[in-house]
Amino acid sequence: MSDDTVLEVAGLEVTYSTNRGDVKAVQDLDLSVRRGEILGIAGESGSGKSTLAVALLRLLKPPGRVTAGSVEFRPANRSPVDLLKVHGEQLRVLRWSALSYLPQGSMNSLNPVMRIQDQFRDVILEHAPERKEALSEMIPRLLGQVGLEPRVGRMYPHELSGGMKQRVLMAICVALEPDLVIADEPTTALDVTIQRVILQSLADLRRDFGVTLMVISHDMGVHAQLVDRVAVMYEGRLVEVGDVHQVFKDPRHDYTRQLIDSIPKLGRRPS
Ligand SMILES: Nc1ncnc2c1ncn2[C@@H]1O[C@H](COP(=O)(O)OP(=O)(O)OP(=O)(O)O)[C@@H](O)[C@H]1O
Repeated sequence: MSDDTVLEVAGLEVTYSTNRGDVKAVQDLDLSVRRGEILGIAGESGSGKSTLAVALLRLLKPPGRVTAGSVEFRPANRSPVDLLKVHGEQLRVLRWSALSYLPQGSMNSLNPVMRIQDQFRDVILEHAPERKEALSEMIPRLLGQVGLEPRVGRMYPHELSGGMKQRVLMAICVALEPDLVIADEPTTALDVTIQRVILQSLADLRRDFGVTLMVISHDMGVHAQLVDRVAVMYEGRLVEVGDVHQVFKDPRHDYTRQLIDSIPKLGRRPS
């Protein structure tokens, strides 16, 4: 695996055991994520995108389990690890500081009775206690990175719009400069104007800070506007991976073509 690969997934299979039998939500999946890129994961609802994300993050819950494969993770200043084999303290150390997650519907995951700055403080002190002295400089800077004013730090979640909450969470996700951020449907449930702001903030985070992002979305318009490469999932398998312009211009799989045809014309990326 080359140095500029941050994550290499090989032969991943995830199975849900149900009373109607086993469902393979992810099958035979190979994928690599390059350092500094924005990689999109596309596919309609039920194609296995969220299952892939939680399996990579080791947040898969029963009845789901990984039944085959390996996930080699190469953080910049640490030894490579197979994410499927790390446990306990080693996994805790990787969370946030090397690998962070913006879950689907994450706007509701802010603590309603805590000021925003205290939510930053909790994450930063838990994972990087040596940064305690730097907090008063870090929090306004992180808010600024996603286009929010310093005063947002003193506010409570109910004082913020959905889009602002999403930006706060993005800032918390990148606070400890992780090697990889996995964002699941970061714009779903936001109105179109706010969606554009969130996509721009994600693009800015990559441009200004070199964040590597894996962005899961059922919406091909999001991929068209944001990502460098797109991987298309269908019934648990990857059917196509490639440069986003190339995939939009000349999709190799009929399913990809259908996904592209389903987006409004305005959302398309000019070729
Ligand atoms: N807890 C579960 N028990 C059984 N089957 C599940 C469970 N969670 C997901 N699945 C199945 O796994 C498959 C993939 O689901 P998954 O949620 O990963 O897809 P998705 O592409 O992320 O869709 P969405 O965008 O709607 O979340 C589906 O067939 C789904 O029914």
